[in-house]
Amino acid sequence: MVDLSTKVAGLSLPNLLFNASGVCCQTETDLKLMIESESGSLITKSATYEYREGNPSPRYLPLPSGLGSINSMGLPNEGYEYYLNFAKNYDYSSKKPLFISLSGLSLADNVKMCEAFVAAELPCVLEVNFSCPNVPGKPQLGYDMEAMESALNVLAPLIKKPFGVKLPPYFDIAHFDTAATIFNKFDNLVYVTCINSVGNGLAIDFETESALIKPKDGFGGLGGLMVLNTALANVNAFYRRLPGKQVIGVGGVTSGKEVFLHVLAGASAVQIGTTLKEEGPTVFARINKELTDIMIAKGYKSLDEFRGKVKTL
Ligand SMILES: O=C1NC(=O)NC(C(=O)O)N1
Repeated sequence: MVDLSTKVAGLSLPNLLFNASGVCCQTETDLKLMIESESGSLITKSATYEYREGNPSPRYLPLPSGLGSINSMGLPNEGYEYYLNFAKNYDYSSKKPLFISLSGLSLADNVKMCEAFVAAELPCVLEVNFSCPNVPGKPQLGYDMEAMESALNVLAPLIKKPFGVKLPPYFDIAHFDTAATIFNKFDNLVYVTCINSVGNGLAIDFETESALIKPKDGFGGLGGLMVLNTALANVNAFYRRLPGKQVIGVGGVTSGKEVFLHVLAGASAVQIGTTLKEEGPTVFARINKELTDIMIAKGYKSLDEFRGKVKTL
């Protein structure tokens, strides 16, 4: 029998799969679908302090190439109190831990939201999103190392409990080194989620000669199979550099094969974005089965047996 269970932030997940924040998680209806699915956990849409409509549509599209998606949602969400209420009413006796994503438009907003969640003393895990690329005029904190460290100097002590951060993709070894040095300063920063979308891509339609999405002249975050190898690199880079912490891998998962590769790279859990958006929550049952079959074929009984064991030449 194959065991797909795992642990993140000290919590047990019955299996390693869940949604990428932003997909199937903005409303209670969405989140109920996640609860009823074969996922091992669920995470809410990144919350801002106030309700946000987000950017004008079309703002998400699967790419004609079939290799991924582009999105410039602009943090549409119900406002943090909606997710705080959801977290207060969540059934923590269920097998699925609850993760809450926070993406304040300012440090002050992140402080206010974290204070409210800490005061509520709930078993959910907070994840601070440093990497939304789609709010016009808002650079990603994850690409400003000093600002990210300053924010963590405020938020980590405030949150007290184990928490995580959602990171943009990095493309330079020096950036992996600098970012990891920062994260290793915070004992209760117990995991990182890599990667958020590859920011500010541009999809152009050959026939119409037009950008595919409306916001930001068509610039949006890239996801799906095309970002798999960048995602694996970020997962492995931080797996190597953050001893004692976990990495949640996200990016490029279309089947059990990419989940297997994420775990080989070092992932403790794996999220699904574009493929969940396109296929729906039945994707978790399909991919758990595919991963099980791969592990049986390769003779692995648990994820621990091969996590982080990617070979080098
Ligand atoms: O962090 C985010 N990453 C994305 O790719 N898109 C969403 C968004 O635009 O709301 N946020």
